[in-house]
Amino acid sequence: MTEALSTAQLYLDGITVSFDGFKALNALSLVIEPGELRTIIGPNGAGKTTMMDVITGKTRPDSGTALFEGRHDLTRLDEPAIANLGIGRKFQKPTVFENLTVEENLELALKDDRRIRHTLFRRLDDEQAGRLERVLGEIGLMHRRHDLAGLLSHGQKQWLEIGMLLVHDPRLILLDEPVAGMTDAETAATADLITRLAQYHTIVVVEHDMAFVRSLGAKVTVLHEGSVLAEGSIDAVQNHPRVIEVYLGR
Ligand SMILES: Nc1ncnc2c1ncn2[C@@H]1O[C@H](COP(=O)(O)OP(=O)(O)OP(=O)(O)O)[C@@H](O)[C@H]1O
Repeated sequence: MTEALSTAQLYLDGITVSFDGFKALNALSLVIEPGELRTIIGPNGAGKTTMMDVITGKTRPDSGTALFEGRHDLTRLDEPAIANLGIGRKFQKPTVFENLTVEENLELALKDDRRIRHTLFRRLDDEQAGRLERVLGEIGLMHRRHDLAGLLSHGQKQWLEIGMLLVHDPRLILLDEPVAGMTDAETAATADLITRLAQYHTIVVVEHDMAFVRSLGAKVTVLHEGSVLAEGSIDAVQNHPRVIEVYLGR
């Protein structure tokens, strides 16, 4: 445990969160290694969102350890401080600015303050401009850069939102149900995108879509009643008797 504590990208141990006595997380322990792609599954109410909330500082645990890169105690930092460490989270619903172009959305994200429109007119420096170009290519929206975000398909809006995280060069990316509401083609393209990003990012994906989880080919953690029920390959967890009982067999 001690070595994992110091080398892990993310180290959660014994995390408990109670809401009026109900334990949304119950002694949750999870270790994400640097460069790892991990998928988290679990039935409704298993604690997936609460876990993301603890990692990003939105919810403070009652007890437990949450360390980022072995030295940042996430239980003592607020949301902006945690975002500044390089932990980026994408929520389920896209929140892009529909009346701005794809490129302008990325620019605003780069300039950090999405509330102030006039920041749009401040020029990006060369390094930022290069990063914006690279991200446009990564998310497959180079050809849509001058189009209003409101004209994008649902899947493209999700990719743009992932791009708005990528411009910050995050050290840990949290994706909450990235393919919810997508067409099959968009889901396949998203699996490709995440697999490519995983070559040089640490990524945690929460998802219900099992075919998509399988296509990512990553280690799977199954949450149930606020703690880890099983962990391993998709085949291993799908064949796990307790998982079949509480989740997949329902
Ligand atoms: N602010 C809150 N107050 C009271 N109970 C809460 C609160 N937030 C979450 N819960 C409860 O904690 C449990 C875990 O919720 P959570 O949203 O983390 O689960 P989840 O795995 O993300 O579920 P889903 O797959 O439906 O998104 C649920 O029973 C939920 O009702």
